[in-house]
Amino acid sequence: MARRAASLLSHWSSRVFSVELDGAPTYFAVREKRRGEDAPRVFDAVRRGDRCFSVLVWSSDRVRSARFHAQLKDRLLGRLPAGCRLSPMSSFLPNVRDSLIKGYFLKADSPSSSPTERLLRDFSQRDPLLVCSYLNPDNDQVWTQQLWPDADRDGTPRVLYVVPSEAPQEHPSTLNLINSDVFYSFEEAQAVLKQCGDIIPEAASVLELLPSRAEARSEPDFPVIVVEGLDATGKTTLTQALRDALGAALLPSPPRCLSPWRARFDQEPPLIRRAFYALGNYITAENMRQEATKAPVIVDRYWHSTAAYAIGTALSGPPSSLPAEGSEVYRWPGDLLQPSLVVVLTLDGEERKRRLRNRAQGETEEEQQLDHNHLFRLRVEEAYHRIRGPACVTVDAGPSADQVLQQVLLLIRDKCQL
Ligand SMILES: Nc1ncnc2c1ncn2[C@@H]1O[C@H](COP(=O)(O)OP(=O)(O)OP(=O)(O)O)[C@@H](O)[C@H]1O
Ligand SMILES: Nc1ccn([C@H]2C[C@H](O)[C@@H](COP(=O)(O)O)O2)c(=O)n1
Repeated sequence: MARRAASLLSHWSSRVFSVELDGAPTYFAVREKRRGEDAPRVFDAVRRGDRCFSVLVWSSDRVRSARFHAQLKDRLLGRLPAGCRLSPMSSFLPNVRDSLIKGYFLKADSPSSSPTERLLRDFSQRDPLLVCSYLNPDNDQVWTQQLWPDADRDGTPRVLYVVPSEAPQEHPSTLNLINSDVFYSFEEAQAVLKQCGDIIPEAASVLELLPSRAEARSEPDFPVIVVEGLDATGKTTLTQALRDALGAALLPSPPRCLSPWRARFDQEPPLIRRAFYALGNYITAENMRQEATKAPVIVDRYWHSTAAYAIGTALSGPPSSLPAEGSEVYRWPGDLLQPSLVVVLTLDGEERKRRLRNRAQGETEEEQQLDHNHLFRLRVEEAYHRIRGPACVTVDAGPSADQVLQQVLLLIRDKCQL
């Protein structure tokens, strides 16, 4: 832990910081002030006289970091004085994988900054947090950053100038996607659940259900067809109709054996929740293999869902903020059975909402987010289309249920010779 902290601090002035002030990211870096130089203005959205702080979560224990970050906002809001405003913040080394650390930027009105400072000093001594204070000593929007309790050898606090930085080409969260949000092997996902064992007792029950190891192995005897799409696009309707039309086996995903634990893992931060869903796919793969010895297999969601929802949630902004097409983020895990065909149902947003209203079932938190956050829906859909190995075939789910079924049956006959 001490070694990682030292390396974090030694690269401090190579880091870029991002703060979402008034909904838009402001990027800045820190460095020594050069003689005679006028430092530029950085935080236009911060009022004169505001005192600011940043709290960034860091720990060499990634499960602890993830859980602590998930609780941090409520912990801060519960104890900070009224009038203190919180904005999401992160810091990263450009182009360095796994270098992203996350936290919050706090604006405190000057008169109330002392209680905030006391509280943050207390937090920084007990918790895995790096706290910085920001001052505009000349009161002209020229900002300095002081990292607590970082100081020179003689004990003088190290004060750095805050300078604007260019926006990175890819969303900074992309740096930490691999094996934190999206898992590309059974071992990587399993390792997260093993690490959770002492804090989430249910993890042991999930680990017991897993196959002893995973490998993609040979093609199944009968075709395996996966149906994907956002909620209410008609997956359940289509998969049931395909089962009846083809005399196929129908597998849900995550698999039924994980149902008792799903709600528990849905409460966890992305690292743990996504590892749970990734492992579900390996159980589904075993079930596919067994069923496909007897008949065709239809699967309601699989790897495309796991990866696309994870990517769409981890990033923000329009689909253009996603990693570029062809990025390694969209690759298929080498040890996961590939289906013969993946169909993605797409539906006009208004029609999807109408179907959701008609169905009027309880929505999961992620489904509510899809409804309220148009950009999130676009990111998930775009990620579906970028995933490779097998790529998905898009089918318009707008026509009647029977027309959609007929179209997919044609596809299956064409691609799977069934
Ligand atoms: N082609 C269609 N035309 C009109 N309505 C449809 C069509 N397909 C499904 N529906 C209706 O839309 C609603 C959502 O369909 P369904 O439950 O099959 O979607 P889903 O993708 O499985 O949703 P979820 O992922 O949330 O479980 C249901 O009320 C269903 O009867
Ligand atoms: N193989 C799977 C199946 C589901 N998920 C996740 C993605 C969404 O968060 C949610 C949608 O499931 P539904 O509401 O349709 O049951 O489950 C996944 O990651 N991987």
